[in-house]
Amino acid sequence: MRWIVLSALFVLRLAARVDRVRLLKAVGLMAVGYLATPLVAVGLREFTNAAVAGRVDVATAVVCAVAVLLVLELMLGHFAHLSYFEVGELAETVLHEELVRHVNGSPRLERLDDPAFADSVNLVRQELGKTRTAVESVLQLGGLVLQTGFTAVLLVMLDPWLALLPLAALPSVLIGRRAQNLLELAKEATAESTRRTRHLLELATTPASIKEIRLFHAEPPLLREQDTCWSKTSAALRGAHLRAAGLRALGQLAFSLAYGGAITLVIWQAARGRADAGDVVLVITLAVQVSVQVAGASTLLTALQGVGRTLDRLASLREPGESPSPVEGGVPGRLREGIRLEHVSFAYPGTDRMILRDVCLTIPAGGSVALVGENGAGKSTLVKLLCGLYHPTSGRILVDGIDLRDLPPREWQARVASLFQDFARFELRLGENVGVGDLARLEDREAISRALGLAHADRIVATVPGGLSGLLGHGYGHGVELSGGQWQTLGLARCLMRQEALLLVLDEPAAALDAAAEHAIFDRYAASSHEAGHRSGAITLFVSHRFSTVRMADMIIVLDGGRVVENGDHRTLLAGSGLYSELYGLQRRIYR
Ligand SMILES: Nc1ncnc2c1ncn2[C@@H]1O[C@H](COP(=O)(O)OP(=O)(O)OP(=O)(O)O)[C@@H](O)[C@H]1O
Repeated sequence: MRWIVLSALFVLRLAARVDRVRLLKAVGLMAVGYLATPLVAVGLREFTNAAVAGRVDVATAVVCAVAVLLVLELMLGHFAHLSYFEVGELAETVLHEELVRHVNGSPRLERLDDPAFADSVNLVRQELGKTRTAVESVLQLGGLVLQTGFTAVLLVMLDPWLALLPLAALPSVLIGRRAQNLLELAKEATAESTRRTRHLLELATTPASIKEIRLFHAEPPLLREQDTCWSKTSAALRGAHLRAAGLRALGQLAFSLAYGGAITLVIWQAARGRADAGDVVLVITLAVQVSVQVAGASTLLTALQGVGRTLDRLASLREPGESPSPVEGGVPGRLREGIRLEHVSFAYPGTDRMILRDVCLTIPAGGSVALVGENGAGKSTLVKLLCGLYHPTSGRILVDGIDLRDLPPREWQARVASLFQDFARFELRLGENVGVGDLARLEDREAISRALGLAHADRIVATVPGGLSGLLGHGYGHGVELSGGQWQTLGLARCLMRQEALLLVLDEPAAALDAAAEHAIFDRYAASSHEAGHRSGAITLFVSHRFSTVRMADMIIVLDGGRVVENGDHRTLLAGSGLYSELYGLQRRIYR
């Protein structure tokens, strides 16, 4: 119960924060509306007594008053709805923002690799929509408490024993909570298979995967797998729903017995002349109202319990907070020495397979470095470590002699310009798509055009109606869909927005481009990175499988099974008989 009260207080505080005036208006309207309901019962008692006594004028006046009360009850409810609905929408938006902040709370990616974290994010995403009605539930619950209190006073005035009637509702409320707990536990237990079911559904319905599914005729096995997953999930949920329904029926039975007892008591008193016909009508009406109030309260408490859990899960996603950086001055304005890796080994969180093993390297300031190696050698992983997205499992990465762990992570990442293989496709306006690379210049059309020029993306701008203001993507609206290579070129322009970067990372940025486009991009990129290298000692790091590109680097690092097996410039490595010259020879023969 404490939990529900805390959730209700949280929701009220949130609602007051987003729109205090609308909230107060809704509270006032609902309070008057809810008090009107027991007054209707009092009116019916007066009407019955007046009718029995043959006082038509009084009976008529009372009936009119009852009619006004009923209209008031309905109308005030509608007007209150207008106020709390909007407050609920605003509150939900705030919670969505909170979810986004929590998921992106850490500058690193460790938590995103944790399946329990992924399950919690999924459950919160699924349930957050229901918090929109949380404001309504809290206000209605408050109204019901007010109404039940007033009803109890009226019942006590008739017979103190009748005060027990609202109390008889408690078992059903408590049992209802237990039933809800059962359902929540079942949802948690099935979170993983629910996530898998959704993933399979997404695979079978999103354009990115649908082509392969059609061509491989993969629909039947996907459907079978989805069916198996869903059967498992729904069997567990169905069992929990059945048990919850049984418990709730027990609670309702307890209240029904008390209800029958109250009516019997007042009829018995009327038979002994201690109550009149109006009192019997009053109790029957109030008892019906109490039953409606209890059912309503139980539903609202159940809803609030669910909201409470979602809010709790949301709070659990909050990042515990970064420890303050002990290094004063933070990230250097320009690199003087460069980046050194000392015995760096790394395994992804939750796994014990070492992806990088005892990597020792020195990358001098102002240099360009290419990472080479077969698929799965650990190139992207090394890049992610250098970007500060993960910390090494053992060993150190030093930036001008300072351990990357000791640098403020967001400050370091603000000085990294990166384009990954799995680059983002922001379905925004073209200018925004590039501008997000440097948020301070999101609206700076001149800077955006310059970055687009450097990335050779002017032709893309010309094909999008509206140019920089044109909408991209088919996901929503009527944006222009781009080819894979065009999206990637925009990603490159986004990366080139960062002029103050100390580390420029291109992780196979040209995978979706043709060889000529790749060469042109690297030529331009090399020129701009040379300039950055002179200006700020920036290091350019790129991952590529194309040796025509790789050979342009000052230093080439060859990774094999997570270890650095060779390292030097193109000429030196080619002269040796190691993996580099072997791979280079292989590619030359293929392209000859
Ligand atoms: N988030 C992750 N969790 C666990 N293992 C991962 C994760 N990301 C990558 N790996 C594993 O790390 C290994 C190295 O992957 P990485 O992406 O670094 O290789 P790569 O050299 O860049 O390969 P490619 O040339 O194919 O891009 C792979 O075996 C992969 O399974």
